[in-house]
Amino acid sequence: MALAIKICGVTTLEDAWMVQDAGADALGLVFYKKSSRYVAPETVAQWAGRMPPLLTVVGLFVNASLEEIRRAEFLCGLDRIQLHGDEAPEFCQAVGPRAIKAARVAQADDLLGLNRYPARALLLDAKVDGAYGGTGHAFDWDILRRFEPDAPLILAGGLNPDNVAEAVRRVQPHGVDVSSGVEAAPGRKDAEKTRRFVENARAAAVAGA
Ligand SMILES: O=C(O)c1ccccc1N[C@@H]1O[C@H](COP(=O)(O)O)[C@@H](O)[C@H]1O
Repeated sequence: MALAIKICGVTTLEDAWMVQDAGADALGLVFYKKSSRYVAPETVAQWAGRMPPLLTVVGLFVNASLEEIRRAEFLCGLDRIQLHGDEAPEFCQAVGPRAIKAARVAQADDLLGLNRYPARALLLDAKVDGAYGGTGHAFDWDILRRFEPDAPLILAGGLNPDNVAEAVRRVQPHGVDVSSGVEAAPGRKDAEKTRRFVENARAAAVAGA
């Protein structure tokens, strides 16, 4: 199966096109106001009709209300909803078939109960005290050895152009997701790092196929 690659934390239309040019499959828009990568739904709405046409657009939310999510979906035409907070399985169900549930993990116990989420995919990020995600920290991938997710697994947390190949080889995820590791500055993506990330991830996936 081909590897799906998501570049998260895009805040400009220019970076959205750069992500497509680099060969990624999806971009993430962070609708969490406390993030340095926050972009307002109203800003994205102004890009309407000028977005790369075939990229999957993922809206990232942290403990947002269903109303907030529906509003952003309406304004921005989101293809997926990434729930990156403390949302319950029932909330994931209410969001519907576009929901990706993100979980923060540090040890094997953090994986318990994740199969209760009726999610399109499970995204695993590193657990770091005081932050919901996007920290640039990786977790110990070995704790996934005995994990059998019911939904496709997307690996995230501290990935970058230099470690993504090893991550793909060891975890064999359905997809990978990166934010900090391909940034030039908070909220701005680096074209060269993004291109290398995609190239190295795809090469590892092809070699392991
Ligand atoms: O990117 C953010 O600012 C962010 C804020 C709150 C929750 C999640 C966030 N990003 C997601 O975090 C992971 C890992 O990011 P990184 O590569 O370690 O920086 C990724 O899934 C982003 O989608």
